Amino acid sequence: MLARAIEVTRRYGDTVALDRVSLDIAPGELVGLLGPNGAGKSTLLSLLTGVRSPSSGRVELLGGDPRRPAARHHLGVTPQETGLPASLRVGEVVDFVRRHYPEPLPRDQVLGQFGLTDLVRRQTGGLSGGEKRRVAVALAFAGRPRIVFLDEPTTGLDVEARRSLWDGIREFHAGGGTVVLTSHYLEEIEALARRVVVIGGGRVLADDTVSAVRGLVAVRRVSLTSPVPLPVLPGLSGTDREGDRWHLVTPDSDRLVRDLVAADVPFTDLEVRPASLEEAFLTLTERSVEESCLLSS
Ligand SMILES: Nc1ncnc2c1ncn2[C@@H]1O[C@H](COP(=O)(O)OP(=O)(O)OP(=O)(O)O)[C@@H](O)[C@H]1O
Repeated sequence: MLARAIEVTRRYGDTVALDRVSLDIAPGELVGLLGPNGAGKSTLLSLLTGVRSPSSGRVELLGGDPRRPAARHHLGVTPQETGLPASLRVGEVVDFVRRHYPEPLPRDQVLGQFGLTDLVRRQTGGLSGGEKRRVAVALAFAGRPRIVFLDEPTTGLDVEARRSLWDGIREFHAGGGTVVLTSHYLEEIEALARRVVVIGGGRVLADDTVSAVRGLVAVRRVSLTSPVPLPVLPGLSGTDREGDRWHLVTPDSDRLVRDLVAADVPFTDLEVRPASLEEAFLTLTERSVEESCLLSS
């Protein structure tokens, strides 16, 4: 394994950011970490890259402590927020990072792979936000790493810039490189990765192929107004109520509506729409809490 988290817990004061998380990353994998705000994704990356230490459990990078220089020579990272020295030119920043590594990529290759060749002489202080982000991501690849961790690499980028970054990441992966990236968007992970690890509330909620996870989160929200309490309905993965208004989350909205009619439930203002990823995550989180309650009872 190139990277491992073994029963890792990380606390910040009273906050449990990660709760006994285990994860193995094999050589050549491209893995997406998907989860809502505050799920623990950045914390997991900071542990795997040796920026922080776990409160308990163990983390390994290339078979040992991630803080060893021998491991770090093979590591590339783009954190969620980065700063670039404003007065340096893009080419100079790339060279500055390259010089920290024993066998870096040629400067032109780093720039070409991420569509930055035209920016080589520009001072980073004058770049747009999207251009800065592309430079920050490209820098993770400058040292010819074996494994790269990218925290929300394309946030704030327009469609074209996002695609150009995806191409650079794909090229690295096609050459045998290993990538772990975080995202709020299943679409982004789908475009790049086969394996997706869903994190919520500091736990791993699912670790599967993108299509299997799409099935888990492809739920619909059926809303209706009913003056009477609803009967027990099969196949519901979540229920929420505001006065007479009911919001039901289900993978099969057609069946739910048929069941409501068959049960003769009086309702008005029926509305069916795809659930947002946040709602789907909530459903997954609630399900995992219910399951752990069931297991512990
Ligand atoms: N330095 C810190 N001090 C205190 N609490 C922290 C710190 N860093 C993270 N947390 C908390 O730990 C939890 C997990 O945060 P983390 O940044 O790992 O989540 P995330 O999944 O990366 O979220 P996002 O998608 O918003 O970046 C959150 O409740 C957050 O407030």
